[in-house]
Amino acid sequence: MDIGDSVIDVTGLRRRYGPAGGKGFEAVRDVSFTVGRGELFALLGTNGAGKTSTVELLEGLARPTGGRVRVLGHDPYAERRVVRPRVGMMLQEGGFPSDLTAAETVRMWAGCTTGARPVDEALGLVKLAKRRDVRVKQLSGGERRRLDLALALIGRPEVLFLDEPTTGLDPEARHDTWELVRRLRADGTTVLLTTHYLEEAEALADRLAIMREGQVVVTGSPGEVIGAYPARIRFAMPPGWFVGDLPPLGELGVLRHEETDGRIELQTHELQRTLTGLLVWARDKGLELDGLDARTASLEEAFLAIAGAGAPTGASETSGAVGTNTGRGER
Ligand SMILES: Nc1ncnc2c1ncn2[C@@H]1O[C@H](COP(=O)(O)OP(=O)(O)OP(=O)(O)O)[C@@H](O)[C@H]1O
Repeated sequence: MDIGDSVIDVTGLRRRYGPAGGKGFEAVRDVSFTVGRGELFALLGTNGAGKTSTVELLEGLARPTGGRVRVLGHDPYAERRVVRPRVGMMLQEGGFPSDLTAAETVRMWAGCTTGARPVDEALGLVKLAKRRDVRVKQLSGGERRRLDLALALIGRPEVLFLDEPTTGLDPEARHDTWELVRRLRADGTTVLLTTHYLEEAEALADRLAIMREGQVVVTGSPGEVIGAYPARIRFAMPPGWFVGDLPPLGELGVLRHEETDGRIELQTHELQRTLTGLLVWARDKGLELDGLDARTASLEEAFLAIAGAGAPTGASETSGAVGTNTGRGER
């Protein structure tokens, strides 16, 4: 990506809570990344990793204690009046007046927004048209979340910040939200998403960053991040046969193997080669491999390993593209 195309550009970002002068708690520590125009970037991390603290700096809601943020080429805190009209925000907590109806809430918000969408269009986008005359306090938690999203979209933003947008949504509403986010992205909206749902990041994100203890520890596309972790093949060894009877595991591309109660797990970065070798061997011996299961690593496995411990050894060599704490050079 040409740096000139970046819509969000974060370099060496820091945020400290508490008293000035080095005391207090540093929640964001030297975070750097860029998000290109029309890209969907997901920020992942365990509770307290620093995602919201970072996103609030990008939204211009607080001033960084160090580093630099640019959104659409401007400082979102110092130049809030320039940036704010071009940005949509869905915060973790909406906080609407509870006695207004959904339509009144959107109308009130539209009144503060230049070039606002019509109220019914905004409600239709999030499938709340039929609930337009229901008071906020009578909406379900998931419906309130969708109302939040309608408000974030009211000004047709160029950049959309979504902080855990599908928390509390049922599976159907979650998939509707994914479709909406995909449509917005296809229309050129740049989206920065935080989520605890790893399948959401896997389904939507062009690139993602995983934060741990205030730092970005890995960035890359979902495929690149997952690709740094081995695929697994599991099966039951037929009675009377042993691991030593398999073809040499190194020749099959197996990195590691484990045996528990007769069940074998092979780990490999070359799933097709390993699986082919195994199946050809079984066919030649006339064996059936009970419970055969082969799968690539999931984002969840990668996340648990990274968020809990650290990036995989040699992650960047393995995929050639996963950056470990790479900062702005990652693309
Ligand atoms: N106003 C505050 N004052 C002091 N510490 C804070 C404040 N807000 C957040 N923190 C601390 O900063 C750290 C990062 O919090 P943050 O909310 O950014 O994490 P997060 O990754 O968004 O977590 P979650 O997934 O739970 O929303 C946490 O340790 C939190 O306790």
